[in-house]
Amino acid sequence: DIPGIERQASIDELEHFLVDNGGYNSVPFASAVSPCAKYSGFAAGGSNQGEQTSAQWVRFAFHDFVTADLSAGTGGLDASLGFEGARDENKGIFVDDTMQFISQTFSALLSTADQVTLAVVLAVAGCGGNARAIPLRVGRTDATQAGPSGVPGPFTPLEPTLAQFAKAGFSATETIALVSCGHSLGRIHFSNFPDIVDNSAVSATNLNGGIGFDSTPAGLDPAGMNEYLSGTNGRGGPLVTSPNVDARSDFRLFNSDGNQTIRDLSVNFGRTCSAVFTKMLNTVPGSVSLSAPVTPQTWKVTNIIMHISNGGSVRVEGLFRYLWTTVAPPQKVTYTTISPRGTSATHRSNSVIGTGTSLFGNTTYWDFARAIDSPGTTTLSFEGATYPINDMIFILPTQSRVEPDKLLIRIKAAAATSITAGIGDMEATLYVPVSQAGSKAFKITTVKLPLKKFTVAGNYTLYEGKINVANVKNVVAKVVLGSSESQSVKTSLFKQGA
Ligand code: HEM
Repeated sequence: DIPGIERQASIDELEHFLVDNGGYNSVPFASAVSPCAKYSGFAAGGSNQGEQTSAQWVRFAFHDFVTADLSAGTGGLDASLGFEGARDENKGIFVDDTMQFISQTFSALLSTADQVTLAVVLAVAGCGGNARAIPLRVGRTDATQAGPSGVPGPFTPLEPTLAQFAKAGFSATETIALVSCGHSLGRIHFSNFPDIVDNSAVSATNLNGGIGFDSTPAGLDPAGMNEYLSGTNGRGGPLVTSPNVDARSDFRLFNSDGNQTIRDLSVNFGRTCSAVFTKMLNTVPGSVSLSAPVTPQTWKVTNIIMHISNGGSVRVEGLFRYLWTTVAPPQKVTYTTISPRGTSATHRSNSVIGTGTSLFGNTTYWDFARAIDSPGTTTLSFEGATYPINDMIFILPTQSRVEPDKLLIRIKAAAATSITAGIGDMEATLYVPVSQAGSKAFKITTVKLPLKKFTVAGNYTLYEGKINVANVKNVVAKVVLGSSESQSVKTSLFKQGA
């Protein structure tokens, strides 16, 4: 977690990235691995590169996690791999492609490591697996430098391979399962392993010379195991059949228990792969405490913002989302605001504002805007869940602005005048994603700026300030006055324009 960012905001963001896959208010993440064979990376050859983004993401998680030392509480899923792409053991463009992709959606709300776990789940879903079978949790912290080496390769003998996985918490059986689940997707490339793949694999539409581990490299399925057991098609792929016996790492593993794990897996593939993938993603440094599983929400309130009129009337605005499969959405939805004097008022949303597609069904959105009894309204209640409202201190997105060409952010915010007595400036914190040396992943830098009083509106005092930042994309802001803090707000919700 980033200090100052509420865990609930991270949970909401992950749920959003997981569920809102197309259409209104969607995130272009799942679409990068749907269909499964798609390449959404940054190599010059594009779709002719012979690469597959879903496979890159799964391989990324493996190389990142496997250097964990469970007993020391170090390593695991922490995006340290972003700094380790130049190592021989991490050959290929998958490290930079994955980090650069995630830099596009990275913000203080969701660490790169948490987004890697999302990437694996979306890859599984895009490749025919079950997106619900791998529960996602937030809370991973990103490494700030490279970690130890130790990723086993095709030429690593069986014992040290099993020892490395054991250090990361995996039994021999789990290791065999994890490797064969992983190698159900993607390819081994001439560009990375010319000792194992012949250059005849290279063509104008396969620039890196990729050869599938099985006959369905774009399907998370037991085909490879069946081909291995029955000696058909590629017989389990180059890491089983390489003429160079030393390169047969998959064969050594699969055969190490007389093929028992592979036989079991060919029957119980989906369930077993989900279990070992889940274990891989939740292997984290000892200092990390993960959230409870984040599941798709049927009803949700999102993008809550506050507004104040010149006369001091406070309004809460936002979106309601309904995720549905069979029960079609109503024309409008109702919600309740709960005010200081214990009174509650029930309201209706506006009409449907947009619809979208999801791995989990369809999404329907309504917007709402409602004057609230303030200061003092504390809660918005919708479909059985409550959402906190802080009308004592809040950012004013409708009066704030991002000017991308000038790399400038202008913020206005309000505080109930009753809490301003004896306190001078308000302070804004901006959580700005910036590039970093050594990794294509971004990191957060926090920028603080004073906000000065500029007017009074009813029971509120208004503050303003502006500052230049290194990057204006995916910035999150909050404001503090004395001991009072606002909720965090994405500056993408600020009114745009000069
Ligand atoms: C002893 C363990 C392992 C060895 C020696 C090994 C080796 C390899 C090699 C040599 C490649 C080819 C990379 C390239 O040329 O681009 C590869 C690809 C891949 N590996 Fe592994 N691997 C192991 C375990 C795993 C595990 C545990 C997973 C996932 C859970 C995994 C997932 C993948 C995937 C998805 C690819 C395809 C990547 C792509 O198409 O870009 N591997 N592996």
